Amino acid sequence: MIPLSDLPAVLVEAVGIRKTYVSGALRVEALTGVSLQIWRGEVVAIMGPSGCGKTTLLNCLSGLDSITAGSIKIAGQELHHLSDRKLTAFRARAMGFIFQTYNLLPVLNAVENVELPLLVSGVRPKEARRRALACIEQVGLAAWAKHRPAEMSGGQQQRIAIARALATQPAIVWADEPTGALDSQTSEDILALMLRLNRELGLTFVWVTHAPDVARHAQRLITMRDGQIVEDHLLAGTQLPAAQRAGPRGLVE
Ligand SMILES: Nc1ncnc2c1ncn2[C@@H]1O[C@H](COP(=O)(O)OP(=O)(O)OP(=O)(O)O)[C@@H](O)[C@H]1O
Repeated sequence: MIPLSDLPAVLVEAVGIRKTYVSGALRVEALTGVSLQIWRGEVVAIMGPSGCGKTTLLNCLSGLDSITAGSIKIAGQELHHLSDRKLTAFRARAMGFIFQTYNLLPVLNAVENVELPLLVSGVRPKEARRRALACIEQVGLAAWAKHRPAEMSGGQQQRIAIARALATQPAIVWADEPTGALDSQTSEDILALMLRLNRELGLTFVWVTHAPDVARHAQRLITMRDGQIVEDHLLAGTQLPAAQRAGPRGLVE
């Protein structure tokens, strides 16, 4: 994987994205022209009322879903020009995913869950195990490496899911309602963990959330309505990530 410091300053560049779902005679214009840039090292929250297109935007930006029009570049790579096989490989290598319901495989223990994306990316089993254990340590659950998800609390499962998202040293981590299933204290702990990983590793996070209490921890808040971005601003007290301060070509402007 490209070292984080070698990634372009503008990590996500989306221009004029439209997404129309068609089923039978029904057409839903879920995204009606979204353009945005996300900078290396940012923590971005996307909020907005139910049905405004937050999850659709996340799924399109991360290549999980196709787009009807527009263009999306991640770390300089035009996503929707890739074949399905190359897109899957690119997503596995360059992106981490965190879901509301953790999405751990129940038959695998914690370390097996975390090493899975590494094995899929072609890392040798011994190295995959070493890196998976290091990631589990990073989220403070070394003692739980051999436990299965059913033996863990929701907060512990989400920590393991975060370790899994980190394992491939991705350029960006997408999180859809990452604390939606957790009580407020556990939710704060999970947010603090992601913010620490942002500070210490320079990891870029994008959170989709309903909750103002989650969004206020981000550095930047994007608000959507009816398939569009209606507001996009830095939150009070935010220091711009170094990449953004330095400008798109890495030069101080
Ligand atoms: N697979 C699909 N087929 C048809 N319509 C869809 C599909 N997925 C989403 N939609 C529609 O697209 C619009 C945007 O949905 P989306 O899930 O992105 O909104 P959201 O802001 O994430 O909502 P919520 O906060 O309730 O999760 C909605 O009108 C939804 O019904």
